[in-house]
Amino acid sequence: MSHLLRKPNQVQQNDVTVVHQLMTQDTELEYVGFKMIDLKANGRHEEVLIDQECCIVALTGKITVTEGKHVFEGIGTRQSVFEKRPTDSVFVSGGKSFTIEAVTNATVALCYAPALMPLQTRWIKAEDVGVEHRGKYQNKRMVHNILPDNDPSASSLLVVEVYTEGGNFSSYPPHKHDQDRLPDESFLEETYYHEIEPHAGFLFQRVYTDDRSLDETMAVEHRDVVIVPAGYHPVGVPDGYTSYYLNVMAGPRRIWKFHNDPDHEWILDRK
Ligand SMILES: O=C(O)C[C@@H](O)[C@H](O)C(=O)CO
Repeated sequence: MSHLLRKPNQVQQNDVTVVHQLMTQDTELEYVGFKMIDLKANGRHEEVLIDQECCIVALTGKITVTEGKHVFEGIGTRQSVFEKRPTDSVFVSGGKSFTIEAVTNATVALCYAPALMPLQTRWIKAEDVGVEHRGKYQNKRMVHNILPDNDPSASSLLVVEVYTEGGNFSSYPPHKHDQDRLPDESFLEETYYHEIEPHAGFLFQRVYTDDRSLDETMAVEHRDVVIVPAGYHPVGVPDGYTSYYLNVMAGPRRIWKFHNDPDHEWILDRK
């Protein structure tokens, strides 16, 4: 199995199951950290942030998030990500602590990147999440911009959700962001947390560089994570299945400036 593909774990402690724990010490990434936790109703998870900022995404179910005097009660908007509506998130800056209490059974993503400055804790309301439809033909996808680069709430973290219907490709034509050479390209590491409906499905994700020193094509299943330290990273979804993924990106500069693979960029110009 590729070292970039991580299967879900089931490390359970009381009412909290850690499905993924991919902090920088667990991967080859320097900037991006990611955890996925399942909580039973009334389950509680707490964390102290030191030099990292965190975006807490209420993936499914309802949770209460507390940071100091800030209490965001019963947030979260969906039972399944495949309801395809935006959800609530909370951004917490470095040097702060937070607790998550599950009001109902819930799944929560914790997205981390280096905290470069102290910032306000912020509830990113579902209604404020920008919904974007990208692409044409078999390259259509829907994007929820939870923490895009034009939102100054975070110092280095970027978070986005993407839906791709069966028979379509996303993160396509293949693009990369692995060179710090702005204004043409930014360096951003990335993680992909995947869900697939129906859950028995699979999809394909390739991660490759121009010189093919990195070239991995993975069969990805429900709840797998793919780590993208560098390179192009397209996703193809088989007919009959719907793909959801949550991307976390971070690097030295908080700008998403990608570079398309010149061999495949022509698909954008079709009439
Ligand atoms: O537009 C898409 O297909 C989604 C991708 O841009 C995805 O968020 C990504 O690859 C970010 O670099």
